[in-house]
Amino acid sequence: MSKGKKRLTKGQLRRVRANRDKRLNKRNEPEWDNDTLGPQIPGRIITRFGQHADVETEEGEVFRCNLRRTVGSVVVGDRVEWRQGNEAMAGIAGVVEAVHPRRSELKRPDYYDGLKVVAANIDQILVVSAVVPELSTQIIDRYLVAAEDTGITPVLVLNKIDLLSAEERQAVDATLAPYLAIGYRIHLVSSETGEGVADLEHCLQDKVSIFVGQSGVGKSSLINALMPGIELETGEVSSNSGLGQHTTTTARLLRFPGGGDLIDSPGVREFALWHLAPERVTWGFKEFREHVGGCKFRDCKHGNDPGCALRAAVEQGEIDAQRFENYHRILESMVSERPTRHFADPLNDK
Ligand SMILES: Nc1nc2c(ncn2[C@@H]2O[C@H](COP(=O)(O)OP(=O)(O)OP(=O)(O)O)[C@@H](O)[C@H]2O)c(=O)[nH]1
Ligand SMILES: [Zn+2]
Repeated sequence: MSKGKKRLTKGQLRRVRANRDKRLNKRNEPEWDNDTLGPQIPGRIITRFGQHADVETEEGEVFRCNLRRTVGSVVVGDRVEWRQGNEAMAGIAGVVEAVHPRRSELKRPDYYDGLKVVAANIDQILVVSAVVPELSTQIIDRYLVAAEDTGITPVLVLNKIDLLSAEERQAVDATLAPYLAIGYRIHLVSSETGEGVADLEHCLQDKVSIFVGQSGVGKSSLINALMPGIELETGEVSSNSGLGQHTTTTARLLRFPGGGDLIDSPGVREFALWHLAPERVTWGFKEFREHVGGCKFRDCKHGNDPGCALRAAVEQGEIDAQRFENYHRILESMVSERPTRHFADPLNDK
């Protein structure tokens, strides 16, 4: 066990295990009589909580289902086959019988299982930053690395551009130029004035997206601008929003009226802080990949090592110096944060 990681007392561990067993056992009920179930229908999981899931049909109708013990992991975004009961049992309309193979998965560290899938079939990760008080490329790079690790396409969104002078706007464009050069899409937007929001709406069409980014960058404000009526809590609103526990802690899938879907939850939004192995960090700087094999030493740390192909590429202007600098800072911070930051408290983690 790594230094600094919180140890549980024996009593706490017993409680954690007992709760977990209780949750697993609940899967047994209610018992469906196969003869009374309708035919298999395709659907999509829009929320998953406890031993239940809300399944949306292609027609947009939502049915609360329980899960066959045999189906394994079922998460928001999953494509499933389910069957409807001829009468609702304890408010449950049917049962999920099979999960289709996933085209992508978002995982986070889990106390029991190492990595746990929290959402499936996401097409793009919108990395939201605010240009004010300051645009941090290190934070952007951190999210990009995490996104690259999942294989899901990241898109950069810079919010609050209404607060920029023309001069500052030029500086922001210059800061972002290296990202355009290596092929990332960038949206400059203001959820306040609506600038750039129509383009962003277009980018969301026909895709399943998640919004990630630090607190206060305006993710909720943007989602509210794109999804009128949803009224997610933003920084200025009191915490007494009337939203239930489920809605705030469980990931759910929502439809943008302009087309496309959003998977959202506080847990999903925090994903870049989850742990990554150092070699995955290197891989996550996608323009480094073609150079990495060229280092003189196989265990090159790409610092002051002789014959480092990455450093040579920086000197030749093929790799952006700021990205290279951020790379080293991210590696350092991940090593120093690893013991405690990336594991949720198992006693409070539902
Ligand atoms: N000027 C300006 N302010 C904005 C804009 N978008 C959001 N804000 C403000 O920024 C603050 C934070 O916005 P939120 O939408 O709560 O940010 P968030 O990223 O959802 O934050 P968390 O919920 O903590 O993750 C609020 O006071 C918003 O009013 C914008 O485009 N321009
Ligand atoms: Zn090297």
